[in-house]
Amino acid sequence: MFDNRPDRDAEIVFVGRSNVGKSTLMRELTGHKFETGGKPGVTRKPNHFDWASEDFMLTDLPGFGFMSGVGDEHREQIKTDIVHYIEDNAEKILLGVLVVDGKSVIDIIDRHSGEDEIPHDVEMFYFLQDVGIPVVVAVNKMDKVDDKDDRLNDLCDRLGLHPPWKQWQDTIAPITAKRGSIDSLNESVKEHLHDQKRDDLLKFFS
Ligand SMILES: Nc1nc2c(ncn2[C@@H]2O[C@H](COP(=O)(O)OP(=O)(O)OP(=O)(O)O)[C@@H](O)[C@H]2O)c(=O)[nH]1
Ligand SMILES: [Mg+2]
Repeated sequence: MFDNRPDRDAEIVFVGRSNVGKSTLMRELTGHKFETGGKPGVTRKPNHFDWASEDFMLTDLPGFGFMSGVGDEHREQIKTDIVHYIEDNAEKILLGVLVVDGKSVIDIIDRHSGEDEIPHDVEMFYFLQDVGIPVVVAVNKMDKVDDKDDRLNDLCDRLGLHPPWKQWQDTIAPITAKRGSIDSLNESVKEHLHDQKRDDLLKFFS
């Protein structure tokens, strides 16, 4: 269980496979240095970045999927803990940011698509919406992607969103967190906060 959650009424969570750049993105958004790394499985407990006076926080959740040095059973447990965390706090979570690696996400989804298998990323995309949380997909590491439009159209297709991706700019936000190129994500987040009448929080995403 994750048991270090500060008691805040409004929250944005960052979820995604290990090593996609969630903690790097949190660093860019907050200016705070979270531990990041070359090996999957760096973050094992949620990192909460908290604005107590605003009753608001950002939460960087541990990654799911392959983690270096973590056995199957423990890996399943971490995913279960993530799902429970989201379910338990769904009322307070204004937005879920699903972070994916733009370079590898299509291959990984396709490799895990089968009759009785739903890829983690696709599952998480639907799960968040099922519990009433709007989702923005932050497609990270775009610095490594050459065929940007094709790649993003394919991703829309895999998520059940009709291409072209440009129709989905509130949902699909291509970024390069490592270089601080995150404007498209800031815009999508602000759009969602505005829709939820939380204009008081826009200032954190300029
Ligand atoms: N090329 C490139 N690399 C990136 C980018 N963002 C992050 N990385 C690198 O990806 C690796 C993983 O980044 P993290 O931020 O630790 O990833 P994470 O999703 O928090 O990983 P876990 O905590 O293991 O779940 C690091 O080596 C980062 O420097 C990016 O935009 N482009
Ligand atoms: Mg991390």
